[in-house]
Amino acid sequence: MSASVDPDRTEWDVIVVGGAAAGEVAAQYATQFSGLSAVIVEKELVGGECSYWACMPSKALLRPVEVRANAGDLSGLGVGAVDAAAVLGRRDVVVNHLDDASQVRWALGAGIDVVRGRGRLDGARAVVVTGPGGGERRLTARHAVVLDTGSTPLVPPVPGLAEARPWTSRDVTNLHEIPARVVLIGGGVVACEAATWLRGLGAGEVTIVHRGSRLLARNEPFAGDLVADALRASGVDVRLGVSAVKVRRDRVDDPGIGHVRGSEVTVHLSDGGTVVADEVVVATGRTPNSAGLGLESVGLTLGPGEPVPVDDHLTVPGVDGDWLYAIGDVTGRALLTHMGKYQARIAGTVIADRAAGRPLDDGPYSVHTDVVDDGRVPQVVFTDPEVGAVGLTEAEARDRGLDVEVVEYDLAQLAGTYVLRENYVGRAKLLVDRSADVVVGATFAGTGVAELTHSATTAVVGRIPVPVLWHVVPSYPTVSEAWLRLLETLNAQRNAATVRPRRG
Ligand SMILES: Cc1cc2nc3c(=O)[nH]c(=O)nc-3n(C[C@H](O)[C@H](O)[C@H](O)COP(=O)(O)OP(=O)(O)OC[C@H]3O[C@@H](n4cnc5c(N)ncnc54)[C@H](O)[C@@H]3O)c2cc1C
Ligand SMILES: NC(=O)c1ccc[n+]([C@@H]2O[C@H](COP(=O)([O-])OP(=O)(O)OC[C@H]3O[C@@H](n4cnc5c(N)ncnc54)[C@H](O)[C@@H]3O)[C@@H](O)[C@H]2O)c1
Repeated sequence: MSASVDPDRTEWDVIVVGGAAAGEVAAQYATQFSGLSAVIVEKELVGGECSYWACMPSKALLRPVEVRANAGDLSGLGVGAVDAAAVLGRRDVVVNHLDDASQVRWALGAGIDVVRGRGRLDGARAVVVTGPGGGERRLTARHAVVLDTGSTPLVPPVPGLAEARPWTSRDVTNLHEIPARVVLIGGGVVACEAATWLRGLGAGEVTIVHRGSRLLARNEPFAGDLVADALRASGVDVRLGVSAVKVRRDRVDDPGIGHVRGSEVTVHLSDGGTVVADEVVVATGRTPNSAGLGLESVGLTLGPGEPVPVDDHLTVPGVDGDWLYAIGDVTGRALLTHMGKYQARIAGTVIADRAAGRPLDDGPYSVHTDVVDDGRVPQVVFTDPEVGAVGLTEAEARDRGLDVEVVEYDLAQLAGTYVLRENYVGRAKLLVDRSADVVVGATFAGTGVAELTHSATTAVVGRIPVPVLWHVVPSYPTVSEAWLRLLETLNAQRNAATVRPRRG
């Protein structure tokens, strides 16, 4: 759909380059109560990576696999095979068949204009847009330009890998056929989630090749271990501590996104082994889309793949007049949709208030300041078991010099998990900063922990003291009882440290 916007208009109060969810939110927050005008410049689909090629399709693929695994672990439920074609069909509905009409309608309905094309800065408050037909149009902003250009999958320089035209996250989320044999390179979130749905949807041989010693290395070690155990139990070959050193594919085709791209692929490994598969998926992280944005026209020079730097008002430092902002993956802060949208709420509010000449609030929980990106970020990994985490890991806390008490609990001991599935496996870990007696990190792995993550986020961001958490009563029987058991374990640890042996 082409956005309906006056083709001769050249000036708005706010220009947002990149129309992903975060960009939409920034435009909304900048304009909704301020009377400011805004335009979104988008080169592909309004809604961005998350809506079409990342969060939404991946969760649409994972949910049936998860439900089936849960049902298979409960007496009384007959579980049939997954109908992969139906699951892919539902995924297509979830991604709106790669049509952004509804998102454009939302923007226009909110009074936000949309211009199709690739934007780049061209001096102070100016953006040149190269349209789909190649023509250029120069737009100017009275108050602010926001960069929300996201990130792109990184393909490491393994000989033969790029030439093999590997699948990236875009293919594996938008797959149209299930390759019989798949090898995934990488051991992070994309590799673990994608291996879960590929195997769950019927791929016969799924292999993860990961150079590190643990999956999900940004999380507490037990989380990656539990996910590796579960993937192996489901039939995934998880190879740790090995790297892909060479890739060979004799014939490369171009059948389109999500289709197998040619003849079989041989991945040669650092341990001398090989994996032969019908498709190879690269899941080795992402590069911020900061190149080609014209940053040099406003005096900024970035190295290749460097994120756009921002301060805690999401303003790009070193640009006169505080008019340039960046949000989302392009800042390199936290590559998560909810974090990009959080940053967008802050940037939009800062833009509106600066435009009105109002001073920024410098209080500890100011609407103008990002307080979460520094060590309080929540994330859910939708594997089976799920991993929900917020704040610091133990290693990160110790690196910061914090004196933390560590509490762990086996989630299988809870009444709430006993009724959830029959062979429940799960674990929780809490880190308590001893000096302030507040939780600074929490990690849960197990079925049903995704929704538990928000209570942990409340505790960590709100710095709720442990004595107050004692009065936050979890309902029985739910997975939230993890909180009570963790606090009881903490209490027992503290008493064990202070109690004197009874005299006989
Ligand atoms: C497989 C996968 C699953 C994921 N699952 C989750 C999840 O469950 N939860 C979660 O929180 N996060 C998830 N993520 C991460 C999430 O997708 C990203 O953090 C999020 O999409 C980043 O949003 P963004 O606003 O930074 O930009 P993006 O979504 O990357 O979008 C950037 C937009 O800018 C446009 N653009 C770029 N350059 C220009 C230009 N010069 N001019 C005009 N337009 C431009 C692009 O076309 C695009 O529409 C997942 C990622 C992947 C890969
Ligand atoms: N549920 C979610 O929230 C969700 C789901 C998917 C992706 N995401 C986000 O998307 C981003 C990208 O995910 P990802 O899994 O690609 O990245 P990641 O950073 O989670 O993992 C990258 C993996 O690739 C490995 N790697 C990096 N460079 C390599 C190289 N040169 N050779 C071999 N291995 C290499 C790393 O060791 C790591 O295991 C993440 O930051 C993640 O937060 C989030």
